[in-house]
Amino acid sequence: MVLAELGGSISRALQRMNNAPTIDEKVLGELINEIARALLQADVDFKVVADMRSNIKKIVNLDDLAAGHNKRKIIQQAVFNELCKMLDAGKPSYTPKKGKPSVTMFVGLQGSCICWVQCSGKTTTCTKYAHYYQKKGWKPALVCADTFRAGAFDQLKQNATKAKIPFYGSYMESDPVKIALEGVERFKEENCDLIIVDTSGRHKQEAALFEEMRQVYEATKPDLVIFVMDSSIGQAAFNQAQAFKQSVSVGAVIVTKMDGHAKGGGALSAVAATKSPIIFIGTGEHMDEFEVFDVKPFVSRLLGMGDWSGFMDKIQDVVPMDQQPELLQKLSEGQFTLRIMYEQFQNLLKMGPIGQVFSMIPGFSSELMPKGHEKESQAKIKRYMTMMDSMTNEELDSTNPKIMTESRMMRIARGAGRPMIEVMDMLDEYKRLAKVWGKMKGLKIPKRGDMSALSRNMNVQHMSKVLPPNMLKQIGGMGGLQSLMKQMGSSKDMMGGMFGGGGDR
Ligand SMILES: Nc1nc2c(ncn2[C@@H]2O[C@H](COP(=O)(O)OP(=O)(O)OP(=O)(O)O)[C@@H](O)[C@H]2O)c(=O)[nH]1
Repeated sequence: MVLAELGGSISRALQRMNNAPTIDEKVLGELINEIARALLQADVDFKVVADMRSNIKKIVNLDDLAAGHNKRKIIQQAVFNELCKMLDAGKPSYTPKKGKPSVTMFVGLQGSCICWVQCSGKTTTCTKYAHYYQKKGWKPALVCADTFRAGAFDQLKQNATKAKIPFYGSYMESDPVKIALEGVERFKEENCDLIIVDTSGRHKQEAALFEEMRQVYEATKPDLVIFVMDSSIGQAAFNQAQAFKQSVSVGAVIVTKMDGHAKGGGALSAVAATKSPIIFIGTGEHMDEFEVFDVKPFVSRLLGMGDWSGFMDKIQDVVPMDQQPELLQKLSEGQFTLRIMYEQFQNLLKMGPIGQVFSMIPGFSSELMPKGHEKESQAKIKRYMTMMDSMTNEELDSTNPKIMTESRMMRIARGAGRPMIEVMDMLDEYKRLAKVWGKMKGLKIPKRGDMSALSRNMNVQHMSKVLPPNMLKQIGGMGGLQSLMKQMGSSKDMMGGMFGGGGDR
């Protein structure tokens, strides 16, 4: 989970405030101090923290609040809004359009002194960016114009080949402008609609680096310039982002290594202060550990309130269209079978890192899914699927729990090469999920493809029956669920998103 330490500290401080018998100046003061401490520990600039403190005190003027006001809710909302304000750098003025050829230039400033050069992660991030859009139907291509760093082309080539993305570079040519131009021309001829140019991140002198960047910029006339920075530099990101903002007109920022560094909060707030829009964050080495940076869902996940829209977006990416109507039909008849569980496990594994997905589900906060457990959860799901591969169709499609006799379980254990106890664990997990999803029985199923009708039926009552009680409690009961669904807004077709139907993202 990104910024787990910061998020955990703030949500625990809010929890303590919620548990206080009365809300007075002392309780409010303690809350603000704890949040300020957590932000300073995350390397957020002192002045930004001071502004946040005074803003919250201004908004939550306890004396003015008439009796009966839900002070807890007002304070929680004020903290949420101030965190969003701190991290919101606005939206980039340019986003690629599918089918319309565009050039995106990646730059990074690792500084001239080789001793403190950080690997910003730019070369890896170029491929993550291409891969993200490829999954959404774009035709990306990668051009390696980094002729300074030995091995840059090999690395880009390796990443691009793994992601099945066309690439262009040269071992012979040392002029980055020439390579960039040739690559862009070639991929325009091949009708690629997202041409990504990776430039040198390092140089002996910073002036040479800037000059090279300017020449490549003039030659390729990019529609967007993306500045990649490593979150570990914390609030020092301000100067770099400021310099970048002043040197290019159409810019955006990607902050990498948000998974590994406690100073990520400082980096994000520093970039936001320069009003350079942050569009993605890197959250690991894996190609899929790359997330759109949307402030509200990000802060919502930071505080353990989840991010349904991001989760639905993920589901929409992976639940095949042809699976939905049949799946919905079965769920509406209360038929949650082992085969359905198997198919949903397959989809879940396609969504990318489990932690990333779970952190989007309300209640699945970082404490419930610490970093180490993600790999373990992933491995457990794969073991469950191996056991289900040893089941007969009758066993997979039956909803009669009595069908699973001891001899069948022994056969499955032998077939999967797993101990009997694990088969029993898997069946217990199935029964738990069947109980949760069984509550969707009676849902009115829209005609094929019209998922928006479903989300109109899926009101708070339905959702509260589907969510496990502890999760419902974590998001603040029915009230919390109500405000969470309001956050989704009517344009977010929640259940439609879950089953790949309507709604916009
Ligand atoms: N944990 C983590 N590692 C990352 C992330 N992004 C990149 N990396 C790793 O950081 C290391 C350096 O990444 P590169 O892409 O090689 O960075 P670089 O090429 O040195 O950067 P430039 O020289 O500016 O091109 C690699 O091992 C990447 O896998 C991230 O978000 N999280």
